[in-house]
Amino acid sequence: MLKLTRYLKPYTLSITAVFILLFIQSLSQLYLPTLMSDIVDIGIVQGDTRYIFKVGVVMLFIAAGGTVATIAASYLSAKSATGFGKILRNKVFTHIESFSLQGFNKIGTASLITRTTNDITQVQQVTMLMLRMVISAPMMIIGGVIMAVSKDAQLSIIILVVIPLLSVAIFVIARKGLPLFKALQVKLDKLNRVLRESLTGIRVIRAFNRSEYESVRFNRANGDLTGTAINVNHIMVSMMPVMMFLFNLTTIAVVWFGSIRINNGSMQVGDLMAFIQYVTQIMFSLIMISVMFVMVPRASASALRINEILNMEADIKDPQCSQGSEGKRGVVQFKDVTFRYPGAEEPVVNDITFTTFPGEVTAVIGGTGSGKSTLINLIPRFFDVESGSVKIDGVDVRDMTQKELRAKIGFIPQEAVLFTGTTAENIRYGKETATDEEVKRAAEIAQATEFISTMKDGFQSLIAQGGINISGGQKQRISIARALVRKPEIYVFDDSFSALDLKTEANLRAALKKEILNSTIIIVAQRVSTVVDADRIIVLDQGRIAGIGCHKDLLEKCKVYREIVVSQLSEEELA
Ligand SMILES: Nc1ncnc2c1ncn2[C@@H]1O[C@H](COP(=O)(O)OP(=O)(O)OP(=O)(O)O)[C@@H](O)[C@H]1O
Repeated sequence: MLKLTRYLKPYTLSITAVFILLFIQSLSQLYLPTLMSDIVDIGIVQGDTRYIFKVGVVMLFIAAGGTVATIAASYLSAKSATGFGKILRNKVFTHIESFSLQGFNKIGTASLITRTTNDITQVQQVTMLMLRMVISAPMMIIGGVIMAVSKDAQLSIIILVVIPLLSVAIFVIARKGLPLFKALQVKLDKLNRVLRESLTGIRVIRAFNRSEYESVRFNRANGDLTGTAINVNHIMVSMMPVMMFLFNLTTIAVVWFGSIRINNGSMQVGDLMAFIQYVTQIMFSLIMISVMFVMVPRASASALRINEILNMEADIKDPQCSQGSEGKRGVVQFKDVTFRYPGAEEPVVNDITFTTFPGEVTAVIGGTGSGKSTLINLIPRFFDVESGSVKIDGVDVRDMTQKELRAKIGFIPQEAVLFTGTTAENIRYGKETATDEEVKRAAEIAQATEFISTMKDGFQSLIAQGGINISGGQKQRISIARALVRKPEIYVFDDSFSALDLKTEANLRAALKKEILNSTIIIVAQRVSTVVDADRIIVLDQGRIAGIGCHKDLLEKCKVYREIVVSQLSEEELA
């Protein structure tokens, strides 16, 4: 957790002020019992009303000063801790954004969400508590002991007996709590994962009548989390009676032995009253420390999880010095490219070499799982090649910044992802500065104008979260328009036409051909009809190129291609 304190730097001034204010507050609290004992021993015993009044007024001022200091310290510590939480959330979020897709897979979306929200809240709460306790608790304990000893050294032996007892109790409780707190966060992750899956997969769950199964799964995760939380609370609640028992025992011992000493004439009544207050302050501070000991393990478990993210090195890094290819046209060149997913025994794409030029359409076809999506994911550098190179205009994609590289590409993913907002906003996601005209034009080419115009508010119609209020094909067309509005050098369509009917697809391809004259187009497809007109067709078979050429050539020479064609087209169409 200490590692994270570097993010408290912007609040150094506030924190220093908190420490000074708490110092003042502790001094005032330590001084008040002594003044009170003076009132009793001098003012009351000697019947000196003027003295009582004088010291009473001083007490009033000191108490008021202490209160003001406490309020100001609370305000500043809350402000610093909340600001710290904000900085942490920002850092974690920006760091996550730099992860490659592999980084996401490693930690998992649900855990990333828990870490950015709940874990940071835990750390934030403990930081606030610590800011308040780190100065005042030790000061109250040490100062309290000194003051108590100054009142009566012999009676102070009681405190020396109690402090180790309390410390042992706190240690035992913290030791039992830490593993449970760690487990609690992991179980929270699991609950979030189950909940996320149940919510996003709601249609499948209903269609397959699996609601009950999902309920059981959720209840299991929920019960598991609750069980651990109850165990943690058992430990926490057992702490309070132990503390209170020790506290009451100490007070009884002080009163018992104190009254004997008063009887002997070795102690005054006021001193005993002050002594009891000092003991109370010491015990209270120890209890606060014990609460901290309970909260710190949970926060340190959370801090570990946050640090795990912050320490994760982005495996896709920008080069020190970019060789960006300004003003070039978008020639994409794969040379002997091989790639395997981490932990996989076999490469998913193997020894791929081809070049595609502006104005050309290159289609990639192959059976499911043949590596088509993986291959094109290497162009925007979602993954880095294992060997070989992917170049754009002669520059290796690893030698340009990711921002420069991705600005050249209009990527249309296999699964259309839309964001909450209007249709126009979703299209403008591709180019923030796009004019209304450009947005409309992109929608026209993407064959989206027709259905957008039937929507209640046209381009201003709202798209719900995840685009659930429009059809799959409509989502896909908006996602295509989003890429078109950028007017990039390279278009990458990852099986983006599969949700469209054949007529819309044909219209779309015709429009693309007419409108996008100078860009490089790479299309991954399952349907032969999508690729027939392509200038170059790459046939993938188990990650290797089984054939490369135009439709006619491949039909003659490539067995795999012929099999795909035969499985899709009728004999007449083939002829
Ligand atoms: N993130 C991943 N981690 C590990 N293996 C993966 C990952 N993504 C894909 N694979 C594996 O890589 C292989 C190729 O997957 P890819 O998605 O590239 O195929 P595809 O040809 O696009 O298939 P489809 O046409 O069904 O979309 C598959 O065997 C798949 O199991």
